[in-house]
Amino acid sequence: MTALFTNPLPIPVLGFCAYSGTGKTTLLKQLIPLLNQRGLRLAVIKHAHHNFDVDIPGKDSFEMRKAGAKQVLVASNMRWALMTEDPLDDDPQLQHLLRQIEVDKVDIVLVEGFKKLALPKIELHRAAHNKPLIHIHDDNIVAIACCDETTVPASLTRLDLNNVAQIADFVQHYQQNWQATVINLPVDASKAAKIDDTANNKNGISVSQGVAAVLAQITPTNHPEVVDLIDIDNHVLAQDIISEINVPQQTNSAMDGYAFAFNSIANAPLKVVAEVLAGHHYPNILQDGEAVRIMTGATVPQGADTIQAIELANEQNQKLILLETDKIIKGQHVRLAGEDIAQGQVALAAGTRLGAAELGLMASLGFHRLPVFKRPIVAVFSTGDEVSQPGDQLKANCIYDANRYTILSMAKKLGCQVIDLGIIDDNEQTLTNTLIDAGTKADIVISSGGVSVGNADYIKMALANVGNTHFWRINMRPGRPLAVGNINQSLFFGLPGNPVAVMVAFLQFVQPAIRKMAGEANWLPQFIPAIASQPLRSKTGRTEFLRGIYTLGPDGKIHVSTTGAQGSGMLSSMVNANCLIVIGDDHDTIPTGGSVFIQPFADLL
Ligand SMILES: Nc1nc2c(c(=O)[nH]1)N[C@H]1C(S)=C(S)[C@@H](COP(=O)(O)OP(=O)(O)OC[C@H]3O[C@@H](n4cnc5c(N)ncnc54)[C@H](O)[C@@H]3O)O[C@H]1N2
Ligand code: MOO
Repeated sequence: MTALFTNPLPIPVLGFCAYSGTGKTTLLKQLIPLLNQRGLRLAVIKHAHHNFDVDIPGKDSFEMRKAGAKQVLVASNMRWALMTEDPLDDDPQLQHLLRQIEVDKVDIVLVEGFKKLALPKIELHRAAHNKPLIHIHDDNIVAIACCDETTVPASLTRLDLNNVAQIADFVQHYQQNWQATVINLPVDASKAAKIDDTANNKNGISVSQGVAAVLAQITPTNHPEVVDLIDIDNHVLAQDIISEINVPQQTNSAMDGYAFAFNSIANAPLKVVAEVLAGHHYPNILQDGEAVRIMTGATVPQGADTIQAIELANEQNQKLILLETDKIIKGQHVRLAGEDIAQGQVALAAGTRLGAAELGLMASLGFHRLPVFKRPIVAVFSTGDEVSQPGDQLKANCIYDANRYTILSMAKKLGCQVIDLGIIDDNEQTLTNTLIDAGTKADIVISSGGVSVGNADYIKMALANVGNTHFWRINMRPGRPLAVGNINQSLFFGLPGNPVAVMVAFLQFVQPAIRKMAGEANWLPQFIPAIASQPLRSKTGRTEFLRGIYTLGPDGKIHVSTTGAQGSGMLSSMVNANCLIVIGDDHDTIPTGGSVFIQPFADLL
């Protein structure tokens, strides 16, 4: 039995497990220098079963800790160490320990111990020791390093326990090919293929498994087109854009004021020899003791290197007195040519989504049209006898269609071209025709409602007529039922009917699908750590998405509370929220002050 584990880091974590005496530490001691030689920066986490100490009695740090400091951080120019007294009844939490790793300093974390956790591991096995194989009960083993006598199943990589270079090859390959697609809710692509409807119906699947399975079905677009800058609206750039000019083109002033050579301050008063307006230049070289009156954006004359703002200068009869000269810094208020973007530099990389800032930058470089990827086309419809068109009279026992509007709006925000298919009558033939038609027009077809387990309605029959659709039970709340399938070349999503479930499921599953399909590079959902301002209810084994309001506390940290009632039909809870509070499936209820992740709505909704 393995315990749930989610890698909270954007770098791979690889465990080494074995019965004691197999030689884990010996192997790691040989492996680490070899991997270092290959340029891999490593962190190692080692589980110790006893009351270890890393400090030396008599040293100041040791004495301060023994005197009662809960944390002692000792640092030199070579290294630093943080020692924390954290007595626990149970084993330390690997996730908590991993969060202490500085991920910008290392490429992979090797873990020794924690063998019961469901993290990817290399098993070390010596047949001569007569110990059972761990992989039999642990499907997180990715390779077995062993001797000739051990039998290894074909599905696992066999490594020679005595061939450290071969094990280093495996670790290096693992690191190079590992992909973190979701922070905190990692997409475990290896599990994507394992979802089958029987297992899924019994136990459900995790959010990360679902995302991995969805992403595995998507090939990024390779259809570029050239679009005028003015018509670009959240498109994704199809090629690197290289600047043909320096931005700014000339060294210019950031202030209305006076330009002069820093070295002439001693020769004050300076003589004002000209005025330079934006779009103009002073044709001569400024001499020692001279200054020009200069406006913001005007080219700084040759010979000048410093600007003083007009407020800190007095000019009379072309004589310039500079005030507060002791505060003038050489080069102040001068914007250097090319300081924003230098000629020949990649100004924007392919795969960048083009928002306001990116469009402004492209315009500042003189581009008036850009190669972008064709936008994904998303078709949306609603079904359900009770679902009525807003604007019509609301019939008894009915509700207005909210989902089509939230889905269309979220798809538009992601730069998609949308097709509104309206509310489709609950009848097998009409729905089948709609699906076939939508499949020819759209890259992604989305419906809402009619996907829960007990439902025997027409959408399921219609889907069976047109393609292969899987009905998943995702271990999340809200948004448990989800249908994913294909209609010809199109991807189909059947989102649950409850309006909040629709939005949450869209954000977790449809959004990454659209972004991948649209050709967006380096996209990761933004999960930001925050502090719970109140106890938050959840359950291990299920990911909870609560509607939250985050604020910046006086301590400079982000604090989050819920919007109140969390019914999955209550759209007002989404309106009042500015984020989703995400409590991963490895957590139970979070106490006040506990740490959670939030997914800010920011530009998503
Ligand atoms: N016996 C079970 N019942 C339910 C389960 C379950 O596992 N076993 N799951 C529940 C969960 S969780 C959800 S979510 C819903 C999802 O059901 P469906 O996807 O089949 O959706 P419907 O039943 O069609 O509708 C649910 C709810 O949403 C309203 N709705 C539907 N379409 C719209 C729309 N376009 N705009 C606004 N509101 C809409 C609909 O009226 C219902 O109130 O199933 C639970 N039941
Ligand atoms: O998907 Mo449902 O109730 O979890 O809203």
